[in-house]
Amino acid sequence: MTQTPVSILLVDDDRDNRDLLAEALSKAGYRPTTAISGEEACEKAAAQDFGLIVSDIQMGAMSGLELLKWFRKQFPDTPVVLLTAFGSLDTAIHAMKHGAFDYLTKPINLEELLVVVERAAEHGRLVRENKRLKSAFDRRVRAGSIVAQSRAMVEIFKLIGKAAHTRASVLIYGETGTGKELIARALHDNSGRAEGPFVAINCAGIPDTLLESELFGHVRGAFTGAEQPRRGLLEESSGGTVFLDEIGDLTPAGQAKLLRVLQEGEIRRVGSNTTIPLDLRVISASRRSLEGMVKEGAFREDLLYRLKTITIEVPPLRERKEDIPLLTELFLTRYGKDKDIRALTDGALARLRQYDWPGNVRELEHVIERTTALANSPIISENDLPDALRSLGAEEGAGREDGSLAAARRKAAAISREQVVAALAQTSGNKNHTAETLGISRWALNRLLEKYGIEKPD
Ligand SMILES: Nc1ncnc2c1ncn2[C@@H]1O[C@H](COP(=O)(O)OP(=O)(O)OP(=O)(O)O)[C@@H](O)[C@H]1O
Repeated sequence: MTQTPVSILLVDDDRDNRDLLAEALSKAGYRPTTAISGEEACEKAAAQDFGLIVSDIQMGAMSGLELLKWFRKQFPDTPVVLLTAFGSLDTAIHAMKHGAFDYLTKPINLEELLVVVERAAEHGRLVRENKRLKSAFDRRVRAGSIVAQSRAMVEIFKLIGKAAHTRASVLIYGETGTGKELIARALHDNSGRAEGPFVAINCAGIPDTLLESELFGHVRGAFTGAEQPRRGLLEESSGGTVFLDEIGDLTPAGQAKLLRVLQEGEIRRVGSNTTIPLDLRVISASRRSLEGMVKEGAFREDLLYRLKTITIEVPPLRERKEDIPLLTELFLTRYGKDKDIRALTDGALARLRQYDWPGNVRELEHVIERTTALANSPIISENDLPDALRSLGAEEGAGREDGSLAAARRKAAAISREQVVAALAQTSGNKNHTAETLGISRWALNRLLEKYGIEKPD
């Protein structure tokens, strides 16, 4: 049994029956809410979450079966138990076929009802628990993949470690593709809310007309086209973290609405009078300086102060080129695995370091993905790189500059026997060409030949 009592939505148009069942459920430790029709049930379910639904089949305009179908579509994880006065086999088959958890015939035997309700509540809990575990697992798989070794990034990692456990709002500045969302996720994954949801909202992508319903949700019929009720993104992220990307692109109306939510800690779905308390951790990101926008009158100062208890500035990749080898290694493992591509020549790495990376880490990732997809040999050389990088015209020996002894040794160590044999075959045993193909010095090639016991060609 969970700590908080399971809330049950009880739907029946017969008042006596409703009261009787509500009392029995209450006594058994559940928290029943009643509705007198299918329509009312939909409205209540749209405003609040229920652990399970117990509904009569024979009701006014909307029958229990229709209600069942609606729930399967809107809230597939919520079990529905149906009650029917007519124990007809047809109805029973129909109910089960459409995903009812169980059905009971009237007059209801209260003991039997409680047994079914307990099983249904447990089933609902398990379904939700499974989903939660699965998303926690997906998160862990993703979480390990943020890498960097530059001083600036290591400082950011330390800050993440310190700030993650607090509820302080964090504002992340950085150009596109620098890893702002990854940092937001790292903050979430290392916080006490890691088991809760992480919801990313791109503020630039929401037109003003849709903003309210996207963020706050709506009840059925709140506006033309709102045929079904919907939870808003802020409600979805309650108990977890909301990541507001491109916050600087929020319109003045959007800024005012968001500020109110942050001040009051609650929302109301569009068209509803019920307030829903939120438990949020807010992380936002922007390419532009919000302080600058405040000066220009384009961003609310009061909102900015709510958002930036802690500020993180992620430098562009061109200002932390020390991160390129490590990032490249990560992306090679990610995309080169199937083709057994594990290394780049010094020359290729030099080109990666020379380039300015206007699209930052995202662009580097795409370059490695594309290059590994098209490469024909196990080692990526300059010629495999896209034109923009190949034509940079590295100075003679530029490869040496980053090919510090340790890096060169690491690279040579990553080359397998098969790769050496393949390169030798490809160059008909020419040692200079073999070393070039493998992206290592002749000296390093000799060490590899010794290591693998391959007979040295002349
Ligand atoms: N330090 C890093 N380690 C590993 N991968 C990274 C790192 N930084 C960025 N990436 C990868 O680069 C890509 C872009 O990162 P992300 O989406 O976090 O950037 P962003 O700054 O939020 O971009 P935008 O401003 O365009 O939304 C992602 O695929 C991400 O996994």
